[in-house]
Amino acid sequence: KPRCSRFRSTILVGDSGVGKTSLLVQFDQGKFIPGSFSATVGIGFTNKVVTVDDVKVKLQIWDTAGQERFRSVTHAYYRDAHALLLLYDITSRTSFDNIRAWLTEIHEYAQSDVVIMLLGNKADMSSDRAIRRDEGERLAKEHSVPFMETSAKTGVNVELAFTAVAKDLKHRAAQHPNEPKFQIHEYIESQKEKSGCCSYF
Ligand SMILES: Nc1nc2c(ncn2[C@@H]2O[C@H](COP(=O)(O)OP(=O)(O)OP(=O)(O)O)[C@@H](O)[C@H]2O)c(=O)[nH]1
Repeated sequence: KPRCSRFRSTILVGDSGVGKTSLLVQFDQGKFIPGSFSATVGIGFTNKVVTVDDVKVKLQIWDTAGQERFRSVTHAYYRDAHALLLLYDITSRTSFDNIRAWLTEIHEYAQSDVVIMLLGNKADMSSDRAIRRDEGERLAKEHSVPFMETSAKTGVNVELAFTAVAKDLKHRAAQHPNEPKFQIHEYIESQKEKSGCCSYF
C-alpha cells in the first residue's frame, strides 16, 4: 500500500493568457475547453495525488492570476511553495521576455530551495510560433531550471511536467545522504515528447 505524504504546494505562474488554468484543467480532468478566455481572478487550488515509485505525493496546485493587479495576492503564496511552474506562451514574445521578471519575483519571495520548472505552453500552435524551442532551452539553462514545451490543448508533456515535480519533491523529502540525488533534468530529457515524433513542434 502506498505511503502517504503531506501536501506539497505547487504554484502556476506566468503572464495572463499563457494557459495556466488550461494546463491545470488538462492535468486534472484530461480535457481542454476551447474558446472564450476568462482571466483568473485572485487565486484558487486543486488537489491532485500523483503516485511516484509507490509513494503517493499530494500536490496542492495553485492557479494564480497573471494580471498585474493580482500580483500582491500571489506573492503571499510564494513563500509556502515547494514548486513553481513558470509558463510562457510560445506564440507570445512578450510572455517569454517577461520570464526574467517572473524569475526575479520568485527569487525575491519564494524559498531558495523551491523547485522551478520553465514551460513553453501552446506547443500545438506551430504556425503562430514566436519563440523557438532552443530559445526556451537556452533561457532555462541560463537559470539552471528544467524546461519543456507543453500543450494544454493536446495534453503533450502536461502529465510529465507535474510528475517530474512530484518525483523531485518526493526524492527531496526521502533523501538519504548516501543515495544519489534525483536528476530532474535527466528524467525529463528521457521522458519528454519532442520533434520527430510529433506534429506539434
Ligand atoms: N491552442 C492552445 N490554446 C491554449 C493552450 N493553453 C491555453 N490556451 C488558450 O489560451 C487562452 C488563455 O488560457 P488560460 O488557461 O485562461 O490562461 P491563464 O494563464 O490561466 O490566464 P490568467 O488566468 O489571466 O492568468 C484560452 O483561450 C485558452 O483556451 C494551449 O496549449 N494551446
